[in-house]
Amino acid sequence: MDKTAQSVWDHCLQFIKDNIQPQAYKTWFEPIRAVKLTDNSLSIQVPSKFFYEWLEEHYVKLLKVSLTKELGDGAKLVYIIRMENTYGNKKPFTEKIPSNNRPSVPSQELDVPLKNKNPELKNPFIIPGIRNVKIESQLNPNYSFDNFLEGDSNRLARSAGLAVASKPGGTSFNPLLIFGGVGLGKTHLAHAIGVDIKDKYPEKTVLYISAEKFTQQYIESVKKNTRNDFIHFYQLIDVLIIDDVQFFSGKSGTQDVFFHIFNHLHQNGKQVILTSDKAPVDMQDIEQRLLSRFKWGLSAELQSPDYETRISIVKNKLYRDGVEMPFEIVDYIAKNIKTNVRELEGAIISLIAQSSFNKKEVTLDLASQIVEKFVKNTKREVSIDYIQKIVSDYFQMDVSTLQSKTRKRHIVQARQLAMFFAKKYTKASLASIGSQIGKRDHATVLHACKTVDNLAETDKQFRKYIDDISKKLTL
Ligand SMILES: Nc1ncnc2c1ncn2[C@@H]1O[C@H](COP(=O)(O)OP(=O)(O)OP(=O)(O)O)[C@@H](O)[C@H]1O
Repeated sequence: MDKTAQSVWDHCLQFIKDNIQPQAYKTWFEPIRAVKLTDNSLSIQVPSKFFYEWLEEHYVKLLKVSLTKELGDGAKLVYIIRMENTYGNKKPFTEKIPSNNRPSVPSQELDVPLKNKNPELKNPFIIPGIRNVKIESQLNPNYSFDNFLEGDSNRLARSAGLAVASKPGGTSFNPLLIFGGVGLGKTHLAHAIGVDIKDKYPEKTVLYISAEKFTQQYIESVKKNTRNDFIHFYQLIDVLIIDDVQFFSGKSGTQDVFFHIFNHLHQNGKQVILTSDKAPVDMQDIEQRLLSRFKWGLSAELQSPDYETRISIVKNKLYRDGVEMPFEIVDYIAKNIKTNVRELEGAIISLIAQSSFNKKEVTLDLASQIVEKFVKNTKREVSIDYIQKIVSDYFQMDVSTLQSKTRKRHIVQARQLAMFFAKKYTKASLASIGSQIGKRDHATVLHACKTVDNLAETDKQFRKYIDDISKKLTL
């Protein structure tokens, strides 16, 4: 049989799959499409420039070996990159780059000392009446890379952060969007990048600001008629870090002003770092043009740390506080507090405080009393698998039926309910919910949630399904 691009790529994938971690395979290889095969050259389409850079950096050898196996010694790989969200270009277009031959991107340093051009420029951080042109970075030096412990849950975000810190504005991770659930280290990592940049490039102007404060400053500037000064001030920054951008949701004026600032910084090779408690696809009431810019660079997720990372975090905290604790206690805490690093640290602090103030010995019993307080106060995490099981049991069907492609009404409804509850009770993104419930896309999940909301209001029987299942899930 003649070889096709697809058949060659399928063979390569089989080989690659056997040689890397399943998660890495899913992330970096599943989204690739084989496009063309001419002689010994295979063209593959990758979703972004960042994707191409990552493959070249981490998997070029593996790709080479697998392709040589299929096409012989002279095998060549050509990347076709889908370029989306480019200024003035609504339709995605593609760019071809041969493997191992990255074009050098000339650095775009544009230093416009606006300060000198416009001596009247207002600094929104200045308390009225006090003149001060120095821009304080607002960085917390206690948040560094050294004390941000690495694990599978944060490796991508941490590595991207380090890359950005070594070359602010000079990588394709611009903007770098760090997202994840509560207390997983978004703020810590964002500060760490800023602190590292300040160490390496003291001349660069770095500014950390929460989206909330940015919004307040903006509102203030509108009141005082200094909107242009506000914009100019932010356009002076070399590295702008905005924490919790989901706060911009529904605030169209702030979104508009940020859009202009963002474009200016990005076009001038300045670095933008954003954090959010949601993935861009899950952000609501944020304008499309801004969302597409958020997705432009790299969106890196911080997930809940695995057991080993939790152990390292606890040990590190104890070490920094100069406290020793038997391993069985460390182990107990790490096994029982799983989804939030802030709570993990809180449990340790409570334990140390209880034992030193009340002169109690640190025992497993004391640890379990403290952990119970933390775990009880935390809403129990319900997994998507568990939700699918409960919903299928309720409608007396198998999970595989619920996930199947059938359009039978009662099965579709069960599937939509599972998606609705997954959105309600887990922190998973729409895309991740869709892929776990019958390999659907995020739009299907969004549609399911809306349908369930509508039916809940109009259909009594359906409302009862929701109430019954909710009770079972929160029992
Ligand atoms: N990988 C890690 N190593 C060490 N400490 C960590 C790590 N991740 C988080 N922490 C610590 O956990 C605490 C919470 O982190 P942080 O405030 O950055 O979370 P967040 O994701 O911004 O939370 P929120 O969603 O509430 O804003 C901080 O004290 C931080 O130092």
